[in-house]
Amino acid sequence: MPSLGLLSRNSATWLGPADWLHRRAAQQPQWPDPAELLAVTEYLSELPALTTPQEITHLHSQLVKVQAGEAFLLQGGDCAELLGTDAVQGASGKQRLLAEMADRIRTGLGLDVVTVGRLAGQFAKPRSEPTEVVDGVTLPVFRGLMVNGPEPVASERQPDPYRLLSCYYTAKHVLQELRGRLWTSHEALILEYERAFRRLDAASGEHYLLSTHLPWIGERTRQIGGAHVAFLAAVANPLQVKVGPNATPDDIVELCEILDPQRIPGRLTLISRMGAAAVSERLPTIVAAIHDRGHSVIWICDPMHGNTVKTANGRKTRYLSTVHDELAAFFTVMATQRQHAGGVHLEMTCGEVTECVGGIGVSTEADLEQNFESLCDPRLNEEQALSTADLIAKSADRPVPIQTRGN
Ligand SMILES: O=C[C@H](O)[C@H](O)COP(=O)(O)O
Ligand SMILES: C=C(OP(=O)(O)O)C(=O)O
Ligand SMILES: [Mn+2]
Repeated sequence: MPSLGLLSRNSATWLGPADWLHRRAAQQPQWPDPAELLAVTEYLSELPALTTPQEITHLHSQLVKVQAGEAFLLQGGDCAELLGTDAVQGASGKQRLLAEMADRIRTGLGLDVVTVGRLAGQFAKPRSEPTEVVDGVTLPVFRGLMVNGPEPVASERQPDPYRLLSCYYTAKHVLQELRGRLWTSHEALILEYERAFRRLDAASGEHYLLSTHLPWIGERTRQIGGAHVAFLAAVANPLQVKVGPNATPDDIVELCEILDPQRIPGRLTLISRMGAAAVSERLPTIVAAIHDRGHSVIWICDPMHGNTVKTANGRKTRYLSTVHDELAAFFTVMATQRQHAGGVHLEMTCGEVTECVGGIGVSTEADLEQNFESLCDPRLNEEQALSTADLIAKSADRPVPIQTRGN
């Protein structure tokens, strides 16, 4: 494993801290009053950060082990987090469930497990459409509690910058509630929030994003010339990018070159979220192209976002069997490409929600009506999440010889 000294980026990135300001940022809310937004973000930028460069460097060292095939990354939590006491009280249950899953995976694979929550910041949602029609009225869509409210009423759907403060205080309390060290991650979507937590670390001379440990760029915001890519290229945190079925090998190679020009071990995780039907066809050429261009990344699988379907009632759901099919196909692709299947990224929660079909008590779409609580996408419940951990424990690869350039 390289020493931590080798992880320094020496600020030699292609993109500087201000470059993102000149680029188009997809999926941003139409804030009604720019002066109000500025007042809130200036206030946030004076508040204590949520994570530290030391913690982030420690996580980075764990991700180096994942990339080397010595560990497995387990990442999971809500699609869209709640605010206030609901979020704080729910956090330890999710931590307990992730720990139980990690135990099963560790035992099954004989590998260390690095556990990361979608927690303490997963408050904003990119959406497929900007508006929706409810009872004949066209409304802005719900974009997560960082932006607006889920109730289908015009006043609730108006973006409100004061929500950024509620998110910060919720994240702070969630972090206090979590016992042990559970790393945090979220989609770095709302750039006005994130910029308030991009702080210069005097010790290293690097900028870190201190709203989380492990930020990711979503499928809808990974445009090569876009603001999200430029913003994250200029921070020293390890980064993740979602890779959907329409991504081309050239797109993803270019993203690797922008986000990890120095090819730093552990810096970049690519999250394949192709869908069970597409993964075997679409993923191999991307994996091969990245390898051929001399990039080495962590590959993990999000078997949720490519497998969302709508029920006759208009609910979004996912079938556990399809989720498991995508995972199995991902492991096969990785083995065929002689790459480490580095981890999974799941939408899940503890308790008895009925949001995905499959397993005990949710055998049909009609069963979804019993306890569908998600603010956005359907999550695995506790039993479904544990059965997914069992599948991983049985069917992911044992450490394979990692293909290095020139093999
Ligand atoms: O969580 C992911 C996205 O925000 C979500 O899947 C988008 O859902 P939509 O297609 O209903 O907008
Ligand atoms: C928005 C998400 O995913 P994707 O960007 O892959 O659609 C998500 O993880 O909630
Ligand atoms: Mn989601």
